[in-house]
Amino acid sequence: MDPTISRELSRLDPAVPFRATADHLHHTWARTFFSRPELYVRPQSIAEIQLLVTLARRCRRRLVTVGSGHSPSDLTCTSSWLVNLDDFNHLLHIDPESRSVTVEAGIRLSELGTKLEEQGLTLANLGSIDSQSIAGVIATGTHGSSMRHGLLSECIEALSLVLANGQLVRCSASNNPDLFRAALVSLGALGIVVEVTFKARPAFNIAWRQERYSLSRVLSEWSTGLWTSHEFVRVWWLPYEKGAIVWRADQTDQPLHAPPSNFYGEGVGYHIYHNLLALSSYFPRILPWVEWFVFGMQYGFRPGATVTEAVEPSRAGLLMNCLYSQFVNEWALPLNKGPEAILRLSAWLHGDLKTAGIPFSPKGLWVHCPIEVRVSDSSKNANPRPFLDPTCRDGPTLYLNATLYRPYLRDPPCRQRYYEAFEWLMRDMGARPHWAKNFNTLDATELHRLYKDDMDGWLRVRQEVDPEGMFLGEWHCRNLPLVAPADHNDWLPLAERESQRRKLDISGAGDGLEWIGDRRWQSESASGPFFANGQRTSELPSDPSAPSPPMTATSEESFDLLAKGEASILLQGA
Ligand SMILES: Cc1cc2nc3c(=O)[nH]c(=O)nc-3n(C[C@H](O)[C@H](O)[C@H](O)COP(=O)(O)OP(=O)(O)OC[C@H]3O[C@@H](n4cnc5c(N)ncnc54)[C@H](O)[C@@H]3O)c2cc1C
Ligand SMILES: O=C1O[C@H](CO)C(O)=C1O
Repeated sequence: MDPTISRELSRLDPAVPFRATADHLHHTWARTFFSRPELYVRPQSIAEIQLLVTLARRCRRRLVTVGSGHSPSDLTCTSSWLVNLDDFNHLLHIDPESRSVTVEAGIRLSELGTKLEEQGLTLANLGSIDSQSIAGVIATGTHGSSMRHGLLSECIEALSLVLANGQLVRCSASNNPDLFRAALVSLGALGIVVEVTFKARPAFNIAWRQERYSLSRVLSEWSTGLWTSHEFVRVWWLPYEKGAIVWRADQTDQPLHAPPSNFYGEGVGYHIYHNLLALSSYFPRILPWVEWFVFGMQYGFRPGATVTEAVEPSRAGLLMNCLYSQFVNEWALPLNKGPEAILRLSAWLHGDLKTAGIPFSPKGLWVHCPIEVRVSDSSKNANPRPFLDPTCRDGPTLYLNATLYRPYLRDPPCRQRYYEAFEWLMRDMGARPHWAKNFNTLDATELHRLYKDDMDGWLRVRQEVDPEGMFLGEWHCRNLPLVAPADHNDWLPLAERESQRRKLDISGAGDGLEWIGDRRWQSESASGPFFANGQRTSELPSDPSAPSPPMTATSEESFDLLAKGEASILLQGA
């Protein structure tokens, strides 16, 4: 146990618990990345979160907040302190008239759904799953598929954050609007979001219908009702079959009825597809046949042959089974460019380089199915847009998501070349990547070019609220143009850089990588006092508005647990 932590904690309020464990192994849902934080902290109150931030600042540690870890990139990896708000997840207030709801930010969408349902309310829109935390969904610009909705965060009315100086701030369209726009897609880089206020919708059921289309029908109806005939529409493109599964849903008053049970799809089909995907890692050329067989068995072998329908509560019916571990590479582009994007990618996958216009060879490359095709439209939303909203400002947005499964957690052989070509096409079409996903070929300069003034606006707010980079890591340094201001010679002293990434040799890790940070505080503490911007930390002007917990002594006993590296909860003074 680093004595600095014991010392600094002993100066903070012993009545406020610091719930930290020392041997947590973090991994993303897809087990694409693992990391071993020095401390894993699960606060239960705002006072605990403020104490944690103050302690981290004094100990010169980076803080990463993780929700449910569903972002598949290294965004949530750290060797420093990982904060999780799963125990800070209560519903705080509902105004029945305005349907304005305030929750603690760690609540998962599934728990929130249950609690809202008891009050006759629900979320207006959902993505494919509801396992994420509400703060995580907001932070990366999570979306569903509907022309009548934008990002899931468009229902957000206000957010409260604990900033790097320990201060609790609230922001909304009218109060601190720039902070609000920055916090709506924060990438975890502004502070810890602690409370979320949003507008709920009266609970509703949806009647959904799913059927197989030919790709040519999808494209011919693209601008004549494919996306507008129903409130919710999503398309799974089967690239080798030149077909698609079209799923559409509308609010309904019809009585509930479950989808027909499907022995193949719910049980057997799941395992068959998994094993065929695993086999395809050795024999990739079977993938067109796998697509034909698996999707034929599930959705019928011919367009229109099988139609599946159901009526379900929206909070269940909008979700889908995402199957297995996966890489996801999703980009947002103007909806009217969709047919061109799909035809070019389709041509490339079928070896027609002239039509594709993509300067990479698809020879010997076979990919997984489906490619998700979804939409959103933020252009009519009255709320301020997040600075880092990837959707189109002036019209509807198409999302194309190139999913690659990782059967039994093993990386598929085609990933690098497929994603290189896919990302090249997306960039050629002026698309912007979904922040949470596995994009790889863009750098900070290009992302800046894609966001221009909005990126500058976000960077300015970020720099104001976290000048030392307490909430920044390698992912941010790689993807955001975090340029040191001219008057700073030692900028971002707390930002954590990656020092190594390596294969993890433990069972259950598959091809997942262990991400290791620079642990720069070790060399800093070894060499004595901490420096930031050329000043001793102890000489830094303290923030007068920060409600620093009072300095008091604490029980040294608690630290012994950490020193031994035990997975114990520290209840300081509790
Ligand atoms: C199976 C699956 C299905 C998915 N479906 C969709 C979909 O349909 N549509 C879509 O757009 N995306 C989808 N995603 C992506 C997912 O919605 C995002 O990755 C989302 O950010 C995950 O939320 P989380 O709670 O797991 O956050 P994490 O992945 O844990 O964190 C994401 C970001 O949020 C930050 N963060 C989390 N909590 C806080 C907080 N309290 N304060 C400040 N920052 C915080 C983290 O620091 C990090 O930067 C899917 C992902 C998976 C794995
Ligand atoms: O990231 C995502 O994963 C699923 C696809 O399996 C989905 O819809 C995302 O978005």
